[in-house]
Amino acid sequence: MKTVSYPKFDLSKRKLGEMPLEVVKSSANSAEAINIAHLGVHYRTQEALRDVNCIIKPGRLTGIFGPNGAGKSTLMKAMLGLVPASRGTVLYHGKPLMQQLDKVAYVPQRSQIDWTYPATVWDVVMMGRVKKTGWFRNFSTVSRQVAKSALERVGMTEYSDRPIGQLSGGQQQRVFLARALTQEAEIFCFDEPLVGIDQKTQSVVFQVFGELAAAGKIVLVVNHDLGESITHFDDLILLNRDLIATGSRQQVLTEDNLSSAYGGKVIYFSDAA
Ligand SMILES: Nc1ncnc2c1ncn2[C@@H]1O[C@H](COP(=O)(O)OP(=O)(O)OP(=O)(O)O)[C@@H](O)[C@H]1O
Repeated sequence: MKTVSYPKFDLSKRKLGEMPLEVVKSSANSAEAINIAHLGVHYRTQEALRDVNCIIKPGRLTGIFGPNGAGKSTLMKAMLGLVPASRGTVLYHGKPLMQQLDKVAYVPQRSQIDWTYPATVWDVVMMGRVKKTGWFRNFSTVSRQVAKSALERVGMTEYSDRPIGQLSGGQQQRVFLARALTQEAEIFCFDEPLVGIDQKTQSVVFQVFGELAAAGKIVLVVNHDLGESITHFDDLILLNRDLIATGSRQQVLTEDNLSSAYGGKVIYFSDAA
């Protein structure tokens, strides 16, 4: 019998007053949820997602959770049109999200990135500005400043000239986080950003996620760790091919929901106040 447990935790604190000014100021531009209705995905004969309905709200850090093979990455990819949906809709501002990918910053799983690609940290971070600047055009002073400040924010300034293949897993993750920041998107999607990273990177990552959410962005993260890190999330989408539950962390993390998703007996320590 499988047992899933996670520890008692404190509610994560997020104070607007502690946010950098530029993040707080940009809070007005994305006060609209993503609306997912009846989403289904098939890979050849296999049904990976079945009739998923949920809302992903701005200003909240939302986690997609579930066991291996539950369809977490598939949900994120289907939302962005990276895998075709067999049915259903994903709307943002009333229009298909796939038609508004210029508003999205997406960081795929580490395993999908070619770390041997001959690029420095600076090159990778500047790639986040390509959509705004266009290929084969010189980056503006503003773009350089945005990239510089993104690198500072993730604590990677001193590695600017380093080839990305020569960084640790945690450093690589921070570089891709910086690249996402330079896109100045409304919607941030991260697929398994916590895999194989050190404690320092984890705190940087959650600090930045928290700032983005506090600034009114949509921040969606695929994760499978039911440990202490789950306490950082405001809302959860719990999957196991079907949608098991969605809503605030406290609403979703019930013994019944965890048992439906993971099977077997679940040891659950509530963090409800
Ligand atoms: N390109 C593909 N072709 C065929 N089947 C696929 C493909 N991608 C995923 N699958 C299958 O679809 C199901 C859902 O996969 P997905 O990667 O979305 O799950 P996940 O919850 O993200 O898993 P994990 O936690 O292991 O990363 C799995 O059974 C997987 O084997």
